[in-house]
Amino acid sequence: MSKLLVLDNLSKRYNKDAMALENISFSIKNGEFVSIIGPSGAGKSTLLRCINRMVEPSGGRIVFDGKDTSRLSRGALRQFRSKIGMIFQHYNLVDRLSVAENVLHGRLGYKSAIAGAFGIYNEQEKRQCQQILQTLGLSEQMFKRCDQLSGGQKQRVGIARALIQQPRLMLCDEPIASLDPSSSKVIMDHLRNINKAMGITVLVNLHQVDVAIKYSDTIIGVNKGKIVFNGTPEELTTDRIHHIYGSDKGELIMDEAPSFKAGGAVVV
Ligand SMILES: Nc1ncnc2c1ncn2[C@@H]1O[C@H](COP(=O)(O)OP(=O)(O)OP(=O)(O)O)[C@@H](O)[C@H]1O
Repeated sequence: MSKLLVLDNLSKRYNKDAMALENISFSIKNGEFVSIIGPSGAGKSTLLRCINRMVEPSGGRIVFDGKDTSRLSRGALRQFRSKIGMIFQHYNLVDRLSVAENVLHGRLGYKSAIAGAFGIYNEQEKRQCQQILQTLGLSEQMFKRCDQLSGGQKQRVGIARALIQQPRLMLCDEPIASLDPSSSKVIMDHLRNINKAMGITVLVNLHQVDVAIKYSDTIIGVNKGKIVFNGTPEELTTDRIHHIYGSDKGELIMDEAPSFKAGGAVVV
């Protein structure tokens, strides 16, 4: 499999504080499902946000689909961003707008400022919106305002908005941290389907080790801004989990429903 994303010695320092990320290097293959785990403040969100340049890295290189993203012109940067969908813990939807309007916002990266400002979408985009909402089980909610939806439904709208971009890569920043176990499973199953059936590469930040074990091809462990593990779920032994989370075993709270438990998952 070819590499979709390569991070080479990536670093990030906010202000004069300690390094949020230090010499991060790894690569992700096309079609891979990768989870990033680590304690609170380890740098997981910063890492994800550096990849699409929502946060500007302080050093190192990010190569996406063979192109060094630090060298992109403004136009090329916009095109690059449109190929990366992102979903967030708190969904980042416009609550007073309808589900369909929120989903269509995912097309803004492909539009002129004027077409975007007037909300002008073509028939193909509207059909696509309908199809994606159907795939995510949201057809009936299409014209509802987003503030009338449950958390799980809101996250599915977030996924739909990312999918309509026709992304190569989905970045998911704690997508299930605000959801109950059954909604969390629905979201993770959709992400798996997006990965396996649609072939979209998925990179997800997770707090739940057992969820990472169940869904990922590869798991990356981060502690204090550094990579301390990069391997398969099978290679993630109890000792290695403790190494990722440091001595603070209180971080290892596994509070998912039994349906999430993978065979042999470690519960501390
Ligand atoms: N905008 C910012 N300005 C200054 N420091 C920041 C900013 N964002 C994050 N940090 C710091 O960078 C470090 C990494 O934070 P980050 O949010 O990336 O960690 P995280 O692993 O995602 O944590 P959590 O799991 O709690 O969300 C922390 O020390 C944090 O305080």
